[in-house]
Amino acid sequence: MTQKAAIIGGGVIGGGWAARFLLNGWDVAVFDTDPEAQRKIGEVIANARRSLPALYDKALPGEGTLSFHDDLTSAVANADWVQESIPERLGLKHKVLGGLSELAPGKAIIGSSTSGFKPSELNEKGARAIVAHPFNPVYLLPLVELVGDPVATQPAADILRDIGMFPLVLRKEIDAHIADRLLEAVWRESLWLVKDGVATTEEIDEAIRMAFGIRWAQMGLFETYRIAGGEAGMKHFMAQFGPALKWPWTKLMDVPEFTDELVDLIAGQSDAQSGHLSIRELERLRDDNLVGMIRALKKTGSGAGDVIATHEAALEHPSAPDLPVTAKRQIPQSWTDYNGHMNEAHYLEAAAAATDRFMEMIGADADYIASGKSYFTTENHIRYLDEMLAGEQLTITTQVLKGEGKKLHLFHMLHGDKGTITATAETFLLHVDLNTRSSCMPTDEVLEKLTAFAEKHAGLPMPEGAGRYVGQRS
Ligand SMILES: NC(=O)C1=CN([C@@H]2O[C@H](COP(=O)(O)OP(=O)(O)OC[C@H]3O[C@@H](n4cnc5c(N)ncnc54)[C@H](O)[C@@H]3O)[C@@H](O)[C@H]2O)C=CC1
Ligand SMILES: C[N+](C)(C)CC(=O)CC(=O)[O-]
Repeated sequence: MTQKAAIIGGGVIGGGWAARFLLNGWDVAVFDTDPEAQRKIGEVIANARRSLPALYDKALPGEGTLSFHDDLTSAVANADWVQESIPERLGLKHKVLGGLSELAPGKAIIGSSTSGFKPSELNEKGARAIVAHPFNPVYLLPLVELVGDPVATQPAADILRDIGMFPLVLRKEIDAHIADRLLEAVWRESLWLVKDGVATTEEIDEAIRMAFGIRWAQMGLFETYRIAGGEAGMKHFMAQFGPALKWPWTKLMDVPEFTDELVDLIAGQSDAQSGHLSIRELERLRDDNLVGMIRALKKTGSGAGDVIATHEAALEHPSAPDLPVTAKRQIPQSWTDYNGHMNEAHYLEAAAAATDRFMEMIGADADYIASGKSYFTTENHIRYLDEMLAGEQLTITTQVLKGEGKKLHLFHMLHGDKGTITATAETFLLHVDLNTRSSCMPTDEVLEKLTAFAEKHAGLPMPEGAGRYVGQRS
């Protein structure tokens, strides 16, 4: 049965949560006091649709249903997860979380997006909430800090993994949890640097994005500093840089007062730096960059990329009656080119992924490859029959034209949203021994599965376009 999330407060963070649940197949009910909430959430979801599926090489579950409600009661009815994302004011959180604790079904997790309040503070008027602190954009970044009663945080962690997130359950409650303590330190120090005229907002951003910002995404702080200690590792690093902690390298104990002058200085510099782009344009730029970085991390199984790889492995592969479905995914924005449609190179990328999937289906999977055997492609022929656009669903079915001994001859058919064939990719592969790098017979198990496909497909008509060569007259 479809699960339901109730989103209470649909601003920057609530909108992100709504998109995260919705695009993972959950029904989402929103309650927000702002009459503009529906429009704002619609825009956040539109950004999520063009970026989240681009992290995956498989289709996410079909989208759930989005509804908007005028009262809390109908919003939380039958909910499995209720997420509060209203402004960071303790009195308001008490009022709303108290109401939610009375109205929500007993089975529902009640999470608060609070950036800094502890569960003991949130619940001091009788609510039963846990902290489920996400990061912006919630639909792309996996981390959620979970704080509170383990009876609720453990099942919450399982649900978050199911929607592709990374729950970090805190050992103990503390103001601002873990990540915001770190972020606040950098934020406070940066405010001083601007106030003291040492740097502009742009120079501080350059200092972050040209160096340690990229480093942190893949190895965090401690692993990075371990390497910085050279062969002697962390101990040498601490010996070398430990004394600097006592030098005046930080002004962290002190916060600059937010005078009008300081606010105008920072806001003015920020406008000069980025005011030529709207917030939605900046969000799309940020999302495209995050997708590229997370996809790169996925290749090496690092950080957030590993979370996506694990989630993707658990997503179901669809099936079709006659031919195996070897790929089903959404066309990401990053696959389109200056002509406004999917670029030719990505047809081969999609077909190559379909070949990989077919290899898995006959048992030539990661373990098989690790044992020293695989297939090498020796020839490809792609026909581009129709345009494919960003956001369209791409489904690939694969027919075995020959599966005999060392030879594997596949015909991939790429289908678009309309169900028609938008491209075909004919590919020929040879089975190889990865140690000798020369062709060899597959194992009996692989051969048996391949033969079963080949015999079944032998009864099908030859697909239109099979065996064509470049320049051939139709
Ligand atoms: N903006 C950020 O970067 C992050 C914020 N958070 C936390 O998420 C929570 C929400 O923050 P934002 O989304 O940034 O704020 P926001 O101001 O963008 O959104 C708050 C939303 O709550 C609605 N609202 C206000 N009172 C309400 C009520 N009584 N019932 C229902 N809706 C109500 C507002 O209309 C608004 O749409 C805060 O606790 C914040 O600390 C957590 C992670 C990051
Ligand atoms: C600024 N902030 C404290 C609201 C930030 C967060 O809570 C997390 C984030 O997304 O940076």
